Amino acid sequence: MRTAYSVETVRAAERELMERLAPGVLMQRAAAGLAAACSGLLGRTYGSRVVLLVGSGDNGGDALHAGARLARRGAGVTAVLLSPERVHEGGLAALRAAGGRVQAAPGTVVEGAPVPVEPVVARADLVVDGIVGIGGKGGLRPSAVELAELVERVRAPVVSVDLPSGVDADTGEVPGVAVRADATVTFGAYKPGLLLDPAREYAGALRLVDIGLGPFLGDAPAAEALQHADVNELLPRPGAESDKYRRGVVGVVAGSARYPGAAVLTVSGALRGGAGAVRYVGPAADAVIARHPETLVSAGPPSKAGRVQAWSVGSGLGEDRDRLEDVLAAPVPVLIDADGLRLADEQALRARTAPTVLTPHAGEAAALLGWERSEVEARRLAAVRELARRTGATVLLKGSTTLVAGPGGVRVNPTGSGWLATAGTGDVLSGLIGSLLAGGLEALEAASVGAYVHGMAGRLAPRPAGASDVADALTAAWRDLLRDGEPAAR
Ligand SMILES: NC(=O)C1=CN([C@@H]2O[C@H](COP(=O)(O)OP(=O)(O)OC[C@H]3O[C@@H](n4cnc5c(N)ncnc54)[C@H](O)[C@@H]3O)[C@@H](O)[C@H]2O)[C@@H](O)CC1
Ligand SMILES: [K+]
Repeated sequence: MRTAYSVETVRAAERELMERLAPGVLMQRAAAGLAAACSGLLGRTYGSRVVLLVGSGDNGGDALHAGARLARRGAGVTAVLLSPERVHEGGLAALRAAGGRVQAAPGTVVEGAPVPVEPVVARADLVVDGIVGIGGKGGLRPSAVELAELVERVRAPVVSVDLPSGVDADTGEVPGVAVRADATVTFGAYKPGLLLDPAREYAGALRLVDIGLGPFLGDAPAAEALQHADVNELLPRPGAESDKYRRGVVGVVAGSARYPGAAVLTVSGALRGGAGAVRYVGPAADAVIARHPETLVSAGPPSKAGRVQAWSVGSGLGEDRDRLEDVLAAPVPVLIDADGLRLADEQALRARTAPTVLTPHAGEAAALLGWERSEVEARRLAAVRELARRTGATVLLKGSTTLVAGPGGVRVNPTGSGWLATAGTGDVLSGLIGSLLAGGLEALEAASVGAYVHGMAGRLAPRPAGASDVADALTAAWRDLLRDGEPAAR
């Protein structure tokens, strides 16, 4: 699990830890990890040219101390200071003592005549972005923007210190110009912005340096991203005593005379979610049976359809409010997607006692919240949290980085793929998550495991993929995920 903590939590943990350490130790730990990562990217440190972009706070201090370490190993290190009158003194002294050069950012003078910075940056083998870290507020200031823009033109790899300068550490919002890094070396804990769009794209490959904060971070992470091993552990595995009811029966209420395909796709996702049986209730039974003969089908109200341990309702439902309301009255977990999100009323959602999962895309979330769609897209974390708060449900907000928020926390899905942005893949996802709910996973786990497996299927499906290909590729995704954890065949 990649676990991200808010700036406030990280700051508090740093204070606690610093009280127990000699002065400067924490920054040295950070700088050592940063220097090691830089050496790794350079391949050969001796004789390489490293440029440090140094802001006025401790983020710049990290860069200077790491630069001093690289200079001692034979790198030619130049620090470009954003504001020479405000710079981390200890870091600057360390760099000078190690033989590093110091230069001023455009428009300022450090010592002697001003030297143009651009050619120095252009010749670098590695650029280290220490302009601003978790102390950054709002978009970069104009002088910092100028420095960040220099980075846009360099061909050398760029390493951001703690965070790409210009992104919001807590929300992942990018209010203006920000540094686009090839790698980000972050200290103590991931920050939510490193996992969230749009900032995630600026961060490149992530590396976490342990500086000893762990014991002081508490147990309230701001966001978590599942990794392969977590999903492997959570996926249901039938045991020797399993029967279809123990594995779970998932009910699907989806599709209509107009959209029979939505029923087929939702069922195809549900069949690949590990449940013991899929029960379809609605007007597209013939289409469903033609494609998936193993489905149990019935007409009439869902509440009369026989045993169901979780429902997936809404994809292609049209205006069938009666079936939706019947499902919402059931005392079992319910996933609501697409038309179901449009038809469900907030009162009915809040009245539910069993878990509810909502799976809107940005447009549907905007309609539910009464926000502009563009606002949801720019503030995805705020949007998903607010919707979860208002509805009391677990909310999965679809996107290139799908987010899940609910009473159990916030999850960020790391397996997203642009190939999933095609008609019908949401139907597959709604069936898949319904199936995981029927199998007994809690709402947050079912939604985030579903998003993870679905994302993997999007990557494994033949390209360009249609939703049916993605549904088919779910099998391969499961195989990859279970490989390490399946007991050996006897
Ligand atoms: N506090 C600690 O114990 C540790 C901190 N570390 C580093 O310290 C960083 C935090 O240091 P600081 O609190 O000094 O904060 P930063 O260095 O992140 O930023 C603060 C500085 O940036 C300026 N600034 C703020 N907003 C700006 C903007 N929008 N545009 C341009 N400049 C802006 C401020 O005037 C201030 O001088 C972390 O990100 C990390 O890199 C690490 O050394 C690990 C230990
Ligand atoms: K930075």
